[in-house]
Amino acid sequence: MNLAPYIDHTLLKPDATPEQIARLCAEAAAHHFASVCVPPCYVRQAAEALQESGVAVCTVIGFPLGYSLAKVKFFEGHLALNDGATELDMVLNIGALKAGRHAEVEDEIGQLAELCRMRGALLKVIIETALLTEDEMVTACRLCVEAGANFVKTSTGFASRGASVADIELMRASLPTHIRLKASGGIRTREAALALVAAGADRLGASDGVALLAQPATVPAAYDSNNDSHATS
Ligand SMILES: O=C[C@H](O)COP(=O)(O)O
Repeated sequence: MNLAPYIDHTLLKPDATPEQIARLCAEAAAHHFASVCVPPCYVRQAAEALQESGVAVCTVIGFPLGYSLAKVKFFEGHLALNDGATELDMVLNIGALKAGRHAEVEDEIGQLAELCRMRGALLKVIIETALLTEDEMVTACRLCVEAGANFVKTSTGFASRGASVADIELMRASLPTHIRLKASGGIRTREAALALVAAGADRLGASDGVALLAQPATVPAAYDSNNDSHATS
């Protein structure tokens, strides 16, 4: 399977530099990835670098903790779209979700969903599965549907863990088919990527995108007669 069309090639580290963003964009164009996912301050640079490339520009909103004010998230999204982003990955207000303030969560998502709809962009909602119970994950998915999100995304990559197959399976079972899924955070091997896609992921957020493409299929361990132990290739 060609994983390239699934990959949001990502660089969201706090010390990311313009030179690293330029390399990320060059890699994404060369490998025909779905998008680059960059910090808001680099959207304009990425949009200029990827003009006519077919690679989308994605950025993050209220990232990585999700507790910015809803108005701040909306304005952050407005500015990012003006700079050339066509996909927004917002972090929902995790504490409000856990507190049962569902109308508040749905409203902040809905505002950005409407903004994206008007601007022809896509909204992904990061629910941070590492911090949620299964019931909270199901509720978060329901709120994303009611608010009009296009994708539900597992993780920021900044919590205790990233995406799991179990997360994707539960989210897929909790969502109508028109809502797509993005698995992200800690995807380090081709096998892990393939398992997440098989479970229902439509996109993979990964900072190791090139490595995922390059990895050979798993080669069975070969017996090494020299030291009478199984060598791994
Ligand atoms: O999608 C966004 C994630 O931050 C990527 O996580 P990663 O750096 O563990 O691949």
